[in-house]
This record gives sequence, C-alpha cells and structure tokens, in this order.
Amino acid sequence: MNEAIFVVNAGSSSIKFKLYRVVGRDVALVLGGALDGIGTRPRLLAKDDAGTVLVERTFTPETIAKAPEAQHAISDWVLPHLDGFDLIGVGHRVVHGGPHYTHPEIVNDEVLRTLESFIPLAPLHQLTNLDPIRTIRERRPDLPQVACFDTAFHRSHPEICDRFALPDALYRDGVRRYGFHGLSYEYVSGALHELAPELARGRVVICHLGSGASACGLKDGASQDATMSFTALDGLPMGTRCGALDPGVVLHLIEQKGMSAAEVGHMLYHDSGLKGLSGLSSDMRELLASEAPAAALAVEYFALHVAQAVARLAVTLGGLDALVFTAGIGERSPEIRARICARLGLLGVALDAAANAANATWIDADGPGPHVLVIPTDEERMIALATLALLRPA
Ligand SMILES: Nc1ncnc2c1ncn2[C@@H]1O[C@H](COP(=O)(O)OP(=O)(O)O)[C@@H](O)[C@H]1O
Ligand SMILES: CC(=O)OP(=O)(O)O
Ligand SMILES: [Mg+2]
Repeated sequence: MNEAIFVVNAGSSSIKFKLYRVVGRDVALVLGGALDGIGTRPRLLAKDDAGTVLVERTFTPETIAKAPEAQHAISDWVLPHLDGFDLIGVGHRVVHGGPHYTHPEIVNDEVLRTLESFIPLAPLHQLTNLDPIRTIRERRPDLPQVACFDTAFHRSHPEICDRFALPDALYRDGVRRYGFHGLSYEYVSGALHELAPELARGRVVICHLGSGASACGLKDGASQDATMSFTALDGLPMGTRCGALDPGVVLHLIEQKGMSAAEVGHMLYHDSGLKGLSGLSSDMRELLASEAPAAALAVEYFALHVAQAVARLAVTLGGLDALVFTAGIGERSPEIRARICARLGLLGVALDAAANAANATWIDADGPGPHVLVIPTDEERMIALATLALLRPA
C-alpha cells in the first residue's frame, strides 16, 4: 500500500489541505484543496496533482460558520480519498511556537499544552491550528501528528533583531520579536537556492504578501530579521490587520475612548489594514478594481509600507542582492509589485515591465541592481517534508 502524509494548514478564514504520497525521502502531491470563505462565502475546492477539479461545492454561511464545521466538511470529503493509502502521519501548520521550538515537533500532551498557552499571542490562528490536531487525536490516537511552526525559521535572528526596547525582564519572559510566515520563507528560500545558489547565499528580502503579509531579510538562507514580531499584527498593513502602530494609540483607545482590550483587539485584527483604510474590502483585487479614492489610498499605503520594509531589511542585511515576491498578492499582482519597486529605485531596483506583467520568475531589468523574482510559495510541501523527516529519520 502507498504510504502517505496528510497536511492541514488552518488559517483565519480558510483551511487548506494536501495529501502526499511518500516517495523515498521525498513526497509527491496526490491531491490538494481548501475550504475558504468560512462564515462568509464557504466553498470547498479540491484538485488532483494534474489540476483536475475533484470537487467544487459551496455552502451557506450558516452551514459553515466557523472552523469546526469546515473541518467536518473537509473530513467527510477527504476520508474516502484516503482509501488505498497507508497514512503514516498528519502535518500541521501551527502559527506560534513560542521561544523554544526551533524545529517541528511530534505532538504529545505536553506539546499540545504548551501550544495552547500561545493562543492569546495568535488569536486569529492558533486555536484554529490546534483544533484539527485535537479532533484527529480523539479519532485516531495511534496516528502521529507533527506541528510545524511559523516562528521556528526566525529563531536564527541575532539578539538585536529579537528584542524590543523594553525592560530586559520582559524579554526573558518571552516578549520577543518571534516573526511569522517562516514555513513560507523556508520554502521560498529553498526554491531560490535551486534556481540560483549563489544568489541564495547573498542578502535576500522575501515579501510574503497574502491576506497576512510580512517581509523577511535573509543572509545565506538564514532569517536575520522580519517585520512581524511578537504577534502577527506587527509590520506591514494586511487585509484586516493594522501592521505597525504607535502603542500610544492603543493606550488612547483604552484610556480616553473607553474601549475594552477585547474591542481594541478586534479592531486591530479584523477591521483595520486594507479593510479599515478603504472602508470597502480586505481583498486587494477588489481595491485594485475600485474607482473609490479610499481604495486607491489603501493600495498606495500598502505599496509604500512594503517598500519601506524592504529598505529597512536591506539595512539589517547591509545591502540587497535579491528581492523575492510570494503569496497571493506577491505572486499574482504585477500592479502591486510595480508600485513597490517604483519606490525602491534608491536601492537600484528596476523591473522588466513585460516580465513583471507575465508573472515571470525573473522580473528585474538588465543592469547592476538587485535581482527581483516571483516564487510561488508552498507551505504545505514544507510541512509534508518536515513530517516525513521527523517520522522517518534517516
Ligand atoms: N490577481 C491578484 N491580484 C491582486 N491580489 C490578489 C490576486 N490574487 C489574489 N490576490 C490577493 O491575495 C490575498 C490572499 O492571499 P493568500 O496568500 O491566498 O492569503 P492567505 O493564505 O493568507 O489567506 C487576497 O488579498 C487577494 O485579494
Ligand atoms: C501568520 C499569518 O499572518 O498567517 P496568514 O498570512 O496565513 O494569515
Ligand atoms: Mg497564508
């Protein structure tokens, strides 16, 4: 029987899943899909490895209001597809791994308890990440599960990039710049290494621009600094999250405006970013298509802040050899890449307009400036490989 690994990437508004066949020390995709639009426009879509649609089904928002209903709908559809496979384990994306997990971990009671303690640090993600682990443990206690952390890749930051300018006791208590999207950065950095090993050894900034957005500076493939920090709120403006914010604003809202901490939290996580600025949508496609001045402001604000982040990370790295775009916006929006790069002429960044418009891999113009690339991310493949490596050590 074919050995297989199932991967779950549970997010704030979607649950992505992939099934891989084990091929020696590698994995090969069998099928993959997502249930997205949870609570708004739920839709289950899955395809096989050749891209043939296996299922496309929509649900009412009442039927799939929250992640648990989405999990049920996915397992109802997936379970028959596991027939004929010998599942050796399930790999999960877990957004927050805290200060100590520098590598994926096989989940046991103690690991699960530790990860539960990070729920307040990642309110959009952690609970949704841990829910499927708990459900599968109840149904199949024999099946090994592996937690792969968004934070682990960033534990190589030098201390100066791991700290806030706060009293030292807080640092020792875990108030640190953890960084997120690490599985994506690890995958993209590996893909860059396959494309151009010399370049991957240099000073690289990767911009992960999805509904959550961050940027990371790497040297020789190791993360040095990132825009997201203690929580996935910091750094770039996002679909619904504010990005970097004067902490005085939070104090003002609580002390002067009488908002509760929960109300402020809800606003910063759910009603800010592109959605807050535009008053229209958190979806970059809708903003780019809109004539509204507030939509144009939100788009330009996003581009300015990404460009500022690239420049900041280039300072950490002492220069810039390559700039890489990934995730939904980064992979698919020539317009946003062009606006970001137009602001980075001071670093020598120059785009080839035709290559950029075609979403080509290499999109920089000929010349001495940094290379600019588009590399689609694949967090699930990273998780599958990590799961295999842990369950079948060499
Ligand atoms: N062609 C496109 N042009 C601009 N933005 C796009 C395009 N395709 C997808 N996006 C944007 O990508 C974002 C979602 O990215 P994705 O990486 O799938 O996010 P996540 O995995 O965090 O949910 C949304 O804001 C969506 O509008
Ligand atoms: C950490 C994070 O923001 O993840 P996502 O982009 O999937 O929301
Ligand atoms: Mg994502």
